[in-house]
Amino acid sequence: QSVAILGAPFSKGQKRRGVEHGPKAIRDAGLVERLSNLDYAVHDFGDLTFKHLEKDEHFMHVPFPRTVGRANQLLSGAVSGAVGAGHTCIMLGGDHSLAIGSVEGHAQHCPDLCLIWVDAHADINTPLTSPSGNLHGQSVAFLLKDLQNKMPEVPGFSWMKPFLSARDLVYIGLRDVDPGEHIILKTLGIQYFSMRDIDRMGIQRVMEVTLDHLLARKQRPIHLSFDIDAFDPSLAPATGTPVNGGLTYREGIYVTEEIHNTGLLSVMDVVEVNPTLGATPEAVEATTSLAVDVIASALGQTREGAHVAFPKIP
Ligand SMILES: N[C@@H](CC/C=C/[B-](O)(O)O)C(=O)O
Ligand SMILES: [Mn+2]
Ligand SMILES: [Mn+2]
Ligand SMILES: [Mn+2]
Repeated sequence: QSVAILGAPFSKGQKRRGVEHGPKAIRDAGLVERLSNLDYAVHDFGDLTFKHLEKDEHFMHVPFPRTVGRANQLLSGAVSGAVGAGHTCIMLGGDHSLAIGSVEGHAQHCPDLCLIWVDAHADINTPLTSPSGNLHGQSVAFLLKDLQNKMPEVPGFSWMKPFLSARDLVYIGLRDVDPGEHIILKTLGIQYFSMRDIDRMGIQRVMEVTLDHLLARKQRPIHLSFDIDAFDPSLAPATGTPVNGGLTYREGIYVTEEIHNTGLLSVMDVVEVNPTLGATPEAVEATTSLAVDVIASALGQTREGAHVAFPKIP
């Protein structure tokens, strides 16, 4: 089993500086060693280099549309290459606008992929519904075929076209959804599990229903887009849009253990780690080591332990 690590030091999908330092911070928390210990052949492709386009005025109230679009076009090619080379791909953000390129690049090889979006936020605003204009809150709207009659032509995104069906997407962890997003979730009938649903059902049942919804008809590659702000801010404080009442450590790890156990994980994004937003070095370290933990868990690290098959107790 081989895993490719792709760093995407990018921040223009939102306004707070520092999230571009996420990839280095997650690496510094020991990602490569942890994955090597899981018997993966680790191919660290390093960090992509993103150009900041000089002339890039707003589209409506959306900042940096061309810069974000170009970054995602570059990322799409890199993810497509990694998946095409047979690697399981770990994309380190950077802000969540990067999921546009990551999922699009993945779909080039796996058009039947399904998407599990773990996040406090739905990231499904269109430019017309977005309260902030920030593209990290609009990523899913760029991916969905079902929303195309609601999406304007945003400069910088003419290289892609939407390919995902609403039924191939499940949200876990929602607790800060804008009115425009709520209309879209309900109108398209998107399957989501808010933090209230997790409180009611428990994370085991949420994962059972999620994986049944996505895989019962047929097994297919999973794209896991994990926003670190899905976790409670007490666990992941170094992030740009923290929201109280998030996933516990155990819930987040259970989510990734269950996804690993399908054997179908193909690409995982880990985004919105902003090492400049931790109040203390310990807060930053807690956030980055949590990111490493969920990646390791998604790739097979188990809480119960593991061993290679011995014929008998040594
Ligand atoms: N819904 C808000 C917040 C967006 C949050 C984006 B994040 O989930 O990628 O952190 C917006 O659209 O501005
Ligand atoms: Mn602005
Ligand atoms: Mn997000
Ligand atoms: Mn979020």
